Amino acid sequence: MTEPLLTATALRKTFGPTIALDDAEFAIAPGEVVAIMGPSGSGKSTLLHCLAGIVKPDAGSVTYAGAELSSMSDTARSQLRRSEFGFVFQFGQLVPELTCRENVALPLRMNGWKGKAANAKADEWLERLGVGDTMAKRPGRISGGQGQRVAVARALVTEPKVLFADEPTGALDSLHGEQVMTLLTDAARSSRAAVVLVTHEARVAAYSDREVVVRDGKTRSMEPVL
Ligand SMILES: Nc1ncnc2c1ncn2[C@@H]1O[C@H](COP(=O)(O)OP(=O)(O)OP(=O)(O)O)[C@@H](O)[C@H]1O
Repeated sequence: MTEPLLTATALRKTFGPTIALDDAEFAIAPGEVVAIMGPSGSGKSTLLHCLAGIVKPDAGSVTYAGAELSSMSDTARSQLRRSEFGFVFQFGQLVPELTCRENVALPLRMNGWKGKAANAKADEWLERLGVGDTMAKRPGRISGGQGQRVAVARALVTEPKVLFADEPTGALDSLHGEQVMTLLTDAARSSRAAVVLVTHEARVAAYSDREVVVRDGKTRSMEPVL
């Protein structure tokens, strides 16, 4: 049995009268790709946000590498997110005023890298994801599929331990969606990053090792939990 890297127990989160999470459970090991599935409004994104320390649960706990997220200071939690976590969302995540190279270099700059080294690393990741030709372009001048590859490069450039992906192919057609999923999971697996993948599409979830279904804020594991 592999030791989990990130775990959530008995998570509860309400928004006014809405119960978004109700006793939700989750665990992921290093290098594992887990799909969180379920109908619209079932609590998938809220679970991802709690796991990433973006949303604070009303009750329950999230533990990363043995440390409880809610007992950390805001600064320590932000620092953890910047250094250990990467994020890919459906769209609107690239900074339109920056070139693709600058977008990918941004998380490195925030971690204290110097411009030249950060740009070189960004170029390396853009090449790796097959979008080296976008380096000097702004996001408005590239296609949706290219933009999503740039976003994956930006999420992985810091070599995070956990990659959070919320409907990462939601805005793409099936061919481009499959290309992005292949690149995302291959890159994550080769660096042993765990991937928390929110999707409502079975063909996207097919890229995972294991599925967790969320219904009315409750989680159900499709296979034995770690
Ligand atoms: N910031 C918020 N304020 C109020 N209600 C919220 C907020 N975030 C989520 N909710 C509600 O909590 C419930 C769960 O939402 P969540 O976004 O986690 O579901 P989801 O499964 O990711 O849905 P979808 O697949 O449509 O994105 C929904 O009823 C939603 O309306």
